[in-house]
Amino acid sequence: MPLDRPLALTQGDPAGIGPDIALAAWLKRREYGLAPFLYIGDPEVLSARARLLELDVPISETDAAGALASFEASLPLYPVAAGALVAPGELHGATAGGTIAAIEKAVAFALEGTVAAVVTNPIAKSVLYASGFGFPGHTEFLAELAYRATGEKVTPVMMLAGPKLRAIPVTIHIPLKDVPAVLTEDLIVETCQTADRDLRSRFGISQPRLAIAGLNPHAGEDGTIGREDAEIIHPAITRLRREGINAFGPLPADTMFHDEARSRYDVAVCMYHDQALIPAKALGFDTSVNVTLGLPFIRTSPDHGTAFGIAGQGVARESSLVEALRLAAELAEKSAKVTA
Ligand SMILES: NC(=O)C1=CN([C@@H]2O[C@H](COP(=O)(O)OP(=O)(O)OC[C@H]3O[C@@H](n4cnc5c(N)ncnc54)[C@H](O)[C@@H]3O)[C@@H](O)[C@H]2O)C=CC1
Ligand SMILES: NCC(=O)COP(=O)(O)O
Repeated sequence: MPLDRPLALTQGDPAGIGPDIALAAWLKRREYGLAPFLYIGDPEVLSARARLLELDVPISETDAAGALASFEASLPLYPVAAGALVAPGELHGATAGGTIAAIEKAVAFALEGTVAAVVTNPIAKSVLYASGFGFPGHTEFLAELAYRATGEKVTPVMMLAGPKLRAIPVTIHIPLKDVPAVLTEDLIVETCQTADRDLRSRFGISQPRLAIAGLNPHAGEDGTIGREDAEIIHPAITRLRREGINAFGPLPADTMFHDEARSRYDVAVCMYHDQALIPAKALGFDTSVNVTLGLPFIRTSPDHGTAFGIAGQGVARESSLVEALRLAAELAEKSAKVTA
């Protein structure tokens, strides 16, 4: 059943590849069978990028209601000023406010129900941090926006989802040296509870199997190579199992991503960013999608970043964005069926 509302697609950093891949996705919308999306960003940025790339893309300024009707003939855009017309690859602090405003607008549309899901293009975290942005990334910012609107706190969970692997980092954008202190039994339990709930309700997996990675080499080798595996991760798994969640481990991380090991679980729950994102991107850089679990709306994103070095050159692949748009539409269709 086709969606009765468009997806919202944010611009991301205007100097990154967000505009390139949005244009490419729209041009191949029929080939990819894409659901209509409403681009939320600066019309000047998008049309300048189209000219640079010599792409013939008509852009129509509209809102969510107008996007469904115009998507076939033109790329629908809800205008949010970027703050500066920057050249591709040229990071600029003046764009931070516009990048954040586009995300806020997409979330507002999702929460009021005028769009079916939010798909975000990549942001440059350092540019936003320098402007005073107080969140590590979209994941935590989206949870804060949801909290401001609903009054309900959520622990947002990042999940990389691809055809070969789903992987969750329990701790996300923090320095590696801080991981052991931030990693608590409660954080692991809350992350897995959210994952279990959303894998059932949004992804339709009736009995999710959660493989929990250890933190240290060989999952601590009986406490001889680090104690977090035995003292934090193991008790968290015991609590989860008592609640009926099919969590098991802690598993040595080096042997849990090969083909046979992956067939034994639905999601790998990892202890830090690179433990999850290295296998996810190695197994499917072009096909994996970043999904935020735990939010009161659907949010997906390509798995890659701003790729400043190739912005505006016509070589950025749109494949991960296409998968993010497809997954957002699929999850929205499923949730429409559940609520119908
Ligand atoms: N969802 C988000 O907002 C994300 C944002 N970032 C941000 O992106 C910025 C750059 O991060 P990097 O670590 O350099 O990762 P990156 O993903 O931007 O680039 C890594 C490498 O992959 C290539 N690449 C990335 N996407 C590509 C595509 N679609 N087609 C062809 N080649 C592609 C790049 O050219 C580069 O060689 C950082 O500021 C980071 O914070 C990174 C990941 C996700
Ligand atoms: N490395 C993943 C990433 O940077 C995406 O983070 P977020 O902006 O989706 O929170």
